[in-house]
Amino acid sequence: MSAVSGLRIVADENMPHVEPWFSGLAHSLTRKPGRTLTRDDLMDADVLLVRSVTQVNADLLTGTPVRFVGSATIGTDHIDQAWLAEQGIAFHHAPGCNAQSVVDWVLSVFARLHLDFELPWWQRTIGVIGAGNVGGKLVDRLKTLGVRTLVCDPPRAEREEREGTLGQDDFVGLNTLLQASDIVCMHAPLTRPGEAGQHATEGLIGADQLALMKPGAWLINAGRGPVIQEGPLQSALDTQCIHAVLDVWPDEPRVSERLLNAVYQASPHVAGYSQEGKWTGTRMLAEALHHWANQPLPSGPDLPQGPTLNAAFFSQDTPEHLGSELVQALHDPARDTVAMQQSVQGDHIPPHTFDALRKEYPKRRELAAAEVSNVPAEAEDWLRKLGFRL
Ligand SMILES: NC(=O)C1=CN([C@@H]2O[C@H](COP(=O)(O)OP(=O)(O)OC[C@H]3O[C@@H](n4cnc5c(N)ncnc54)[C@H](O)[C@@H]3O)[C@@H](O)[C@H]2O)C=CC1
Ligand SMILES: O=C(O)C(=O)[C@H](O)COP(=O)(O)O
Repeated sequence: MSAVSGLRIVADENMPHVEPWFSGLAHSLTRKPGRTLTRDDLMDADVLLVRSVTQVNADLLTGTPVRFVGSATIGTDHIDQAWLAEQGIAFHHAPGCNAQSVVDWVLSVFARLHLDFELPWWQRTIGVIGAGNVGGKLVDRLKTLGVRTLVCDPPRAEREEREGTLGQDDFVGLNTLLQASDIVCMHAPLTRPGEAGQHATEGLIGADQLALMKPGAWLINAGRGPVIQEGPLQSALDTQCIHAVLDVWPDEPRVSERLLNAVYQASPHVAGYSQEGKWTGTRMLAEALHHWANQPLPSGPDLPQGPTLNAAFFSQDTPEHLGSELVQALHDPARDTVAMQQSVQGDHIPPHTFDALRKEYPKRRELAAAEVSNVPAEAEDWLRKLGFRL
C-alpha cells in the first residue's frame, strides 16, 4: 500500500499530545469540543479522533469523508462499531491505556477508607466485577498484597473454560460475590443485549443485587455509570446500610444532588485520568493511524519525571498507614468530592459543569512514577507491593 499523508484530522480538544504525534500526517489539524461535535464539523475530515464523550454513529458520520476513527479510550460503548465496519471506516481504540491509572485510583479510595475509618481493607474480602485489563490488574495487585479476592467475569470464565485455560482466577457468580464481599469494585464495560446477549451489563446492578450486599459493605464503580440502576442505588444508600464511591454516574454527565450527597466519595469520571493513561491513549492512536497510513511513527513527547516523596514527612505508625498517606499524597479522592459538591446548581451538577471539572482536572501521576525515599525497612515490602518505586 502506498503511504498516505495530507490528512484532514479533527480531534477532541481535550486529547493531549495530538500536535507532536499527528501533525506530520496532517494537512489540517482541527480541535473541537467532543461533547457537541456535529456532522457539519466533519464535512471536510478524513480522520476523527475522539474521547468517550462523542457518540460516533450513522447520525454523526453519514455523508462525511471520514475514513478512520480513533478513540483514545478503553471503553467503546460510545462507538457504533458495527456501523463503522459496514461502511468500511477503520476503527481503533486504546485497550488498557489507562488501566493502571484506574487501579491506582481504586487504591487511593482504599487509602481514604483506611485513613477516615481505620478500615483495614487488606484484611477484607474484595470482589471485582469485570476482570479484564483494569479488573485483572486490580486482582493481581490485591493478590500481591495478600488480599482475599473474588472475581465475577462470566464472559472470561466461559472463554477460559472453552480454551482450557481456567485456573488463574477463581470465578464466582454475581450473587455469591455480592453476598460475600466487604468491598465490591466494578470494572465491567457498558454493553447491551443486542451485542452482549445474556452478559449485557446495562442495569446489571438493581434492587435485587443491592439487597444481597452485606450491611456496611462498600460499592465502588469506576466502569460505566449505567451498569448500576440509579433508583435502586439511591434507595439502597438511603435505607440500607451500604456505602458507595462513584467515579461514573448512572445519568452521566448529569449528576443528581441527592445521589451525590448519598455517596462517600465522588469524582467526575476521572479514574483513568493519569498523565500516563492519557499519554498512552493518544500514542496508541498515533501508532494505529501511522500504521493505517503506512507512515513511520514519529518520536512523540516524553512525560516529565515523576515526583519524589520523602517518607520522613509522613506518619510511619505502620507500613499500611505510611502507604495510605503516600497514596493520598499522589491523589486524594476527597479533593474531587469537594469539587463535585461545589459544582451543584439547583438539584444537580449540570452536564457542562461536569465536563468543565474533567477538562480542568489537575495533573496526576501513577504510583509507579513516584519514587519514595527514606523508607523504614519494615515498610519497604508493603510500599513496593502497592506499586511505588523505592
Ligand atoms: N472511570 C474511568 O475513568 C474508566 C473507565 N473504564 C471502563 O472500564 C471498563 C473496563 O475496562 P477494561 O478492564 O480495560 O476492559 P476489558 O475489555 O479489558 O475488560 C472488561 C471485562 O469485563 C468483563 N465483562 C463483560 N461483561 C461482564 C458481565 N456481565 N459481568 C462481569 N464481567 C463482565 C469482560 O469479560 C472483560 O473481562 C471499560 O469498558 C470502560 O467502560 C475504563 C477506563 C477508565
Ligand atoms: O478509557 C475509558 O474508557 C474512559 O473511561 C476514559 O478514561 C474517559 O475519559 P474521556 O475519554 O472521556 O476523556
